[in-house]
Order: sequence, then structure tokens, then C-alpha cells
Amino acid sequence: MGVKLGILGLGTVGLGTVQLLQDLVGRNPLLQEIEIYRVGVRSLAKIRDVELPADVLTTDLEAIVNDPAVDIVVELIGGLEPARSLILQALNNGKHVVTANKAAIARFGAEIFTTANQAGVYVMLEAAVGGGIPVIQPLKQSLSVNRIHTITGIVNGTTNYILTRMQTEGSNFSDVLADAQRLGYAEADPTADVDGLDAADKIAILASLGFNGRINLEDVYSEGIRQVSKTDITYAEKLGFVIKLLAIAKQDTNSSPLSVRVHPTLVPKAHPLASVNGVYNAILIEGEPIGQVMFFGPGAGAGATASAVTSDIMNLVAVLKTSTTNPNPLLTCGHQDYCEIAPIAELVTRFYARFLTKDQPGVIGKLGTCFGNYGVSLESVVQTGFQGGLAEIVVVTHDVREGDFRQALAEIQNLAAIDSIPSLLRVL
Ligand SMILES: NC(=O)c1ccc[n+]([C@@H]2O[C@H](COP(=O)([O-])OP(=O)(O)OC[C@H]3O[C@@H](n4cnc5c(N)ncnc54)[C@H](OP(=O)(O)O)[C@@H]3O)[C@@H](O)[C@H]2O)c1
Ligand SMILES: N[C@@H](CCO)C(=O)O
Ligand code: NA
Repeated sequence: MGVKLGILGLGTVGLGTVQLLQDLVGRNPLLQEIEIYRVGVRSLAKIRDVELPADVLTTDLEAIVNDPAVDIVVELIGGLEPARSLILQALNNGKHVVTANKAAIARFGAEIFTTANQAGVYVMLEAAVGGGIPVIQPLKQSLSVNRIHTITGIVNGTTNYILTRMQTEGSNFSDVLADAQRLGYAEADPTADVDGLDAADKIAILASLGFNGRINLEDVYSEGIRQVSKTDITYAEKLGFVIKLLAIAKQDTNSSPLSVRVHPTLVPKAHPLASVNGVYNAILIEGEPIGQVMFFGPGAGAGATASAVTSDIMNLVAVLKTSTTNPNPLLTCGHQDYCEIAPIAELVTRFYARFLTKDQPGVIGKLGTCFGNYGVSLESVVQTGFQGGLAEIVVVTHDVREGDFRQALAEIQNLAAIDSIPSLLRVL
């Protein structure tokens, strides 16, 4: 037994990690060097599906990060505090850290990585994005010789699970959310999943790695899936699209600002991300010279996430066995400068919009004129249904600057014939 782990948290991911580490047949032999030395929890009374010696479990998490015997701290409690303080204490005590906590990394990454660099230790976060899918290490290493242009991901398992079931079964949003919570996909507070904040944290982390700079989380535009209705899913289907919550980071030229955003998006059915269903995640990375590469796999859940956490632990075991005075630049985070992010009004994209209008002659013409006034060109206009005596009109635009589209919509909203605009979605 060589390397001592102090694991903080024994919930979905913590339990999955301990179970993996207690069942080593057929896995990398380096894992045999690991000792589960301490595990920190909130409640000692809770019945857990794992056997650990009585002196391993503790509620004193500070004692774990301050224990000189601990080599690696594995932070799996989630949330901002005390996670941030415990990570910083561990680093200041010279311990490497593995974390699955995208919320803390996306907000406090600058402080955490600066502390790690000063202390000469590593922070590993493969589980923080894409659950079990290897995407952090590939971006840091295998793909880092490329100039990255675009990262497009389905990076939240909970919302993808909900949208998939709404689409295939016509299920209701809240029933499916309850299932996602029961299956361990959702965050303790599922608001972060449903409102796109978890995906925003993840795309901020991916963008930082892909575009070599820090990302200010406040600059990341995010919309969740609460407003996506069965009606829109049905219209999208008829028009040849599926609706996905996409997280996108894009840079048009090497010197232009980044666009970093999360929103429900109509994805053409033939696009590789359109068939990523259920709790699966996928991240499509486009760069030069590689072209397109897509990572696909389980984005959440105990076993899948434990795979990512344990691979990080294993990398650190290898580091601890290698004696070197200089940090490995492929494992550290060297970003010092912030990326410039373009405001959402400058985004150029296609839009889908659904209008409820009075059933009068000339309404479609008036819509077309307002759009025309702001240079918005329409790709398709469909009027199929009626709702409560109102006509339902769906339009899909060609590429348009978001600011221009919003100005046209403001004018349309004031037309006497327009009742409401229940949906507005971007199209990939
Ligand atoms: N679930 C997933 O599929 C998934 C996937 C990727 C990443 N993640 C990330 O992994 C982390 C853990 O998620 P999870 O789903 O495993 O969470 P979870 O099931 O809620 O487990 C949290 C664990 O941390 C302990 N804990 C929380 N706050 C504590 C405190 N203040 N003091 C002591 N113990 C505390 C809890 O103790 P008790 O058991 O005693 O209550 C519990 O064991 C989060 O950062 C999450 O975003 C999760
Ligand atoms: N709640 C997250 C867990 C994985 O990070 C999700 O649904 O994707
Ligand atoms: Na991952």
C-alpha cells in the first residue's frame, strides 16, 4: 500500500469510486498501490452499500485535508463551500487533488490552479465534464497541438434524458426530472441542470482548455430547457430537427472574441449530435488540422463518473512514483489571461420562432415585412395548427445577427395581430 487517498464525499460518485477501488481484478495494476485511507461524509449513521473499516469514515473533512499522511484528496462533495476551502487547504498542504466539481472549478478555477501551481501539485478534473467520457485529458494533451475552432457539446445528462423522453414518449417534464434524480444523474439541486447552469460551468471549462485562457463565467450566456414545450418538439420534428440543450464555444478567427453559450437548439436530424439520447453526452471538437472528432459516452451516473475519477487518481499515482522537480506542463493549468467573449447580440445563427396570432388575412405578410426591415431572411414559414382560436405560425430564419433578430421581434410583438411568441429557439 503506497498512496493514501482522502476521499471527501460518499454519495453517488464517491460510492462508485470506492466500489471500483475495492474490485481491482482486471484493472490497471497501478491501482493496487492505492489505499482508501479516510472518507469524509456528513452523516455517519447513513446506511451505505459498501464496507469500510470503522476508523476510515469521519465527518471531520478538515482533518482529512490537513492529515500529513494523505497524498491525494478526492473532492466529491460538490457545491461551492466547503468544497472550495477544502480543495485550497489540501493544495496548500502539498496534496494533489482530484475533483468532479465543475461548479467550483468554473467559478474558482483561477484561485485553485494558481494555488496548485504555487504548491507544485496537480488538480485533475476529468469527471467534471462529460462524466465518464475522457475529454479533459484529450483536450489538454492529444488535441492540444490543434487550433480549436468549435466545441459543441451535449454536456448535461439530466436535460438530455428529459428532452429525449419528452420527445420519444411525449412525457411530462416533471415526471421525467424525478426519474433523473432517482437514477443519480441530477445535481442535489436540479435547478443547475434544468436552467443550463451546469452546462455553462462545463463549457466554460472546455473552452478554457480548448482556447487557452481563463473564462469569466458571467460572460457565458445560458438558457435552460424549462420553456421547451411538447408543441415545439413536435414542430421541430416536422421540420427535420430534434431539440437538444447545446453548449457551444466557437472562435471564428484566431483573433476574434469567443462565443460561449448554452441554449436549447434545433439540431438537424442528420447531425451527429442529434442521435445522442438519454443520459449520454457527446462533445464534438473541430480544429485544424484534425477536422472533426467526437467523444461520446455516459455523461453521468455512479460507475461512469467513478471511471473518470479513478483514472485521474491513477495518473497521480504515476506522478507520485516519478521523482521530478519540475511540474509536468501537460498536467498543470498554465492559463493566466482571460479570453475575450463576444456578447450574445453579436451571435450569428438561425432561429426558430413560434407565434400565436389572430386568424386574419395578411398576418404572415406583416411578419415578413417586419423581419425584412431588419434584414432577417426566412428559410421556412409553416402554419399548421390553431390554439384557442389563435393561429399558430412557425418560422425558421436563415443566419441572422441575434441583435437584429431581437429588434425585429420587438416590432412584431407590437403588431395588433400578434397574440404572443411562446417559443424562440436557436437552430444549429
Ligand atoms: N452524480 C453524477 O452523475 C455526477 C457526474 C459527474 C460529476 N458529478 C459531481 O460529483 C460531485 C458529487 O456528486 P454526487 O452526485 O456524488 O453528490 P451526492 O450524491 O449528493 O453526494 C455528496 C456526498 O458528499 C457528502 N457531503 C456533502 N456535503 C458535505 C459536507 N459539508 N460535509 C461532509 N460531507 C458532505 C455527502 O455526505 P452524506 O452521504 O453523509 O450525506 C455525500 O456523501 C459533484 O460535484 C457533482 O457535480 C456528479
Ligand atoms: N447533473 C449532471 C451530472 C454530471 O455532471 C448531469 O446531469 O449531467
Ligand atoms: Na470526463
